Amino acid sequence: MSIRFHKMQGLGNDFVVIDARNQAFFALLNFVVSVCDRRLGVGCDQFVLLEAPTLPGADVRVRFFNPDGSEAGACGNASRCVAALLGNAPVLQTAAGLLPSFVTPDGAIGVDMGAPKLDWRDVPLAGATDTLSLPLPGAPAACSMGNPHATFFDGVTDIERLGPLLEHDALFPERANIGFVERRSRDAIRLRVWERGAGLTPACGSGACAAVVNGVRKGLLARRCAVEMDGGSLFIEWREADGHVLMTGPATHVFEGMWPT
Ligand SMILES: N[C@H](CCC[C@H](N)C(=O)O)C(=O)O
Repeated sequence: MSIRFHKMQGLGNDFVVIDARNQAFFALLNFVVSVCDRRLGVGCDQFVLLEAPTLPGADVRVRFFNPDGSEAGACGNASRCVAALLGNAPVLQTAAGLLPSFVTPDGAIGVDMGAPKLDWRDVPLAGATDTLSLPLPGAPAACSMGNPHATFFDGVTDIERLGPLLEHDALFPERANIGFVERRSRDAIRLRVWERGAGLTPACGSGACAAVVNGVRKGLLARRCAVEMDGGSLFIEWREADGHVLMTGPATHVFEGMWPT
C-alpha cells in the first residue's frame, strides 16, 4: 500500500500535502515526524493534511503539523499552496476559521487569513498581559493568527540564539513563533521568523501577517505592507473595513510522490 503526496513550497517554506478526502489515511504522529525528516523522509517544514470539510461553506478542511508532531492552527504559506493545488479559489476550513482564497490579476495566490486575536487569553499568554508590549527585553508585541506570534522590532536580532529560548519561554504556554523585524519604511519590512516546532524557516506567512498587525498596533507600520523574508516577499494588508488580514504571494507545486504505508 502507498499514499500519494504533493511536495509544495511558498517562498522556500516547504510542505508535504496529503489529500485524504478520497484516500484512506490513518497514521499521524509517527508519520508526520518521519515524512518531515529531511534525511529519512521527504523533508518539509510542515505536513499538511486535507480532509472533507465539516462546516458549511468550506471546500476542504486543512490541518497543519510541525516536524516535531505538534499541530498548528494556522500556516499561511501552506494555505496558499493548498489553494493553488485545489484551484478555483477554495474556502479553507482551518482551526482559525473559514479562510477564503483568491487569485490576483498577476497570478499570485491570496488568502484571507481572518482577523488577528489580540487578547492575552487568545494568543495565549500565561497570564494577564498587555499584548502590545510583553514583559521581555525589547518589549515585543504578541497576537494570534490562529497560532501564537511574538514580534520584535528594530535592533533585536540574534534569531539563532533568541529564537529557541523565546519559543519555549514560560510566557507562552503553547510556545510561540518568534518574529524579528527590521523596518525599511512604514510600508516595507525585512522579517525573519523562528517558527514554533520547526525553527528558522525561509518564510512564515502567518508570521508576516502577525508582524504587520503588531507593527500597526505599535504605530510603526502602515496597514498595507511588503514583507521581505529570506525566501522572498509577501504582500500583507490588515484591512480596516473588517479587521481581516489578506496575504498574497507565490505558491509552487514541486513534485508528486507515493509514500509507502
Ligand atoms: N510553525 C507554525 C506553523 C507554520 C507557520 C508558517 N509555516 C506559516 O507559513 O504561517 C506554528 O506552529 O504555529
